[in-house]
Amino acid sequence: MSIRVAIAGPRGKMGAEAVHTVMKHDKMELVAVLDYKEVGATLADLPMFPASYTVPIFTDMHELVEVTAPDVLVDLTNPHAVYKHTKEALNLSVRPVIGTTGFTDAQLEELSALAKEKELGCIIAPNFAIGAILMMKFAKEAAKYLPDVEIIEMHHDQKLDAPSGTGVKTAQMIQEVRAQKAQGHPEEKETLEGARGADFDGMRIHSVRLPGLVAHQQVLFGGDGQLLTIRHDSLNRNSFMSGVAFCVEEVMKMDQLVYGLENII
Ligand SMILES: NC(=O)c1ccc[n+]([C@@H]2O[C@H](COP(=O)([O-])OP(=O)(O)OC[C@H]3O[C@@H](n4cnc5c(N)ncnc54)[C@H](O)[C@@H]3O)[C@@H](O)[C@H]2O)c1
Ligand SMILES: O=C(O)C1=N[C@H](C(=O)O)CCC1
Repeated sequence: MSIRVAIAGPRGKMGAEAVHTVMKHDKMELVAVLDYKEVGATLADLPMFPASYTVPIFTDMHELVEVTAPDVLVDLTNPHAVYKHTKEALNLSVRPVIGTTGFTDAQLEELSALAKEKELGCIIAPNFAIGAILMMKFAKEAAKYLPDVEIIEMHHDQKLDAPSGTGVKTAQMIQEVRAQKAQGHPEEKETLEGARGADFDGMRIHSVRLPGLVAHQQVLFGGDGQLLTIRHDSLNRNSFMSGVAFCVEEVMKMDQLVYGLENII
């Protein structure tokens, strides 16, 4: 039996890629997409998709679920819409697979409690690329031995949230193994605000935004007379798609929320 999938944000850079991924997948059926405005009756009405993509477009999640009964909602929208979508999906007994970044800690906690109460799988994945997951895992391991660390995340200039979800997740994973520590000189002063980047538990996260970039991150470790750099580059959005497909299959087997693919690979 196919997994019935709906995608929120189908006209976006990630959403459009995910539409093709699900349409091509032999164990999945794309039953609906969710947009925030009327853009056509089906994806076939949009010049960016082939005429064979007769997947209905909805602007209301309740109607989408009532008419098309998806098993899974993949959300690739923006930080303003994603929390509401995730909550609505869980309340309608649809399992969310969330690639959108920008959740607050309080939102993650609330959604985790809701998924538990509903006994529904929910995956919130700040990064779907296997290389990025490995970069985070390796960084966590390295931080046990080299606790002085700075994160430089680099993304395209259309990104809305900073720091990136991956940058924050990396810092959270390192925090699990590193004693709190303020880095740099105890008396250092910024003569230009922001020069030292964002402060996460004493670790600094620097966000670079440039046209031409896709999604890249370096985790830099410094020790006595030595430096270690762990770097990952996503060069296109196809790099995320095997992770999206993996999550759609995995979330069907789960009964709670998981934040980060490193917990299920
Ligand atoms: N987890 C990952 O591996 C990963 C990878 C890339 C991007 N992302 C994240 O995915 C999100 C989307 O990235 P993108 O580059 O595709 O952005 P994008 O701006 O290209 O696309 C976002 C799309 O969402 C749509 N949208 C906005 N509000 C909506 C709503 N209320 N309902 C339905 N659709 C709505 C917009 O119309 C747009 O088409 C971002 O949060 C980004 O950080 C995650
Ligand atoms: O393009 C984006 O936006 C990306 N966002 C994610 C993040 O915030 O970590 C993952 C990579 C791409």
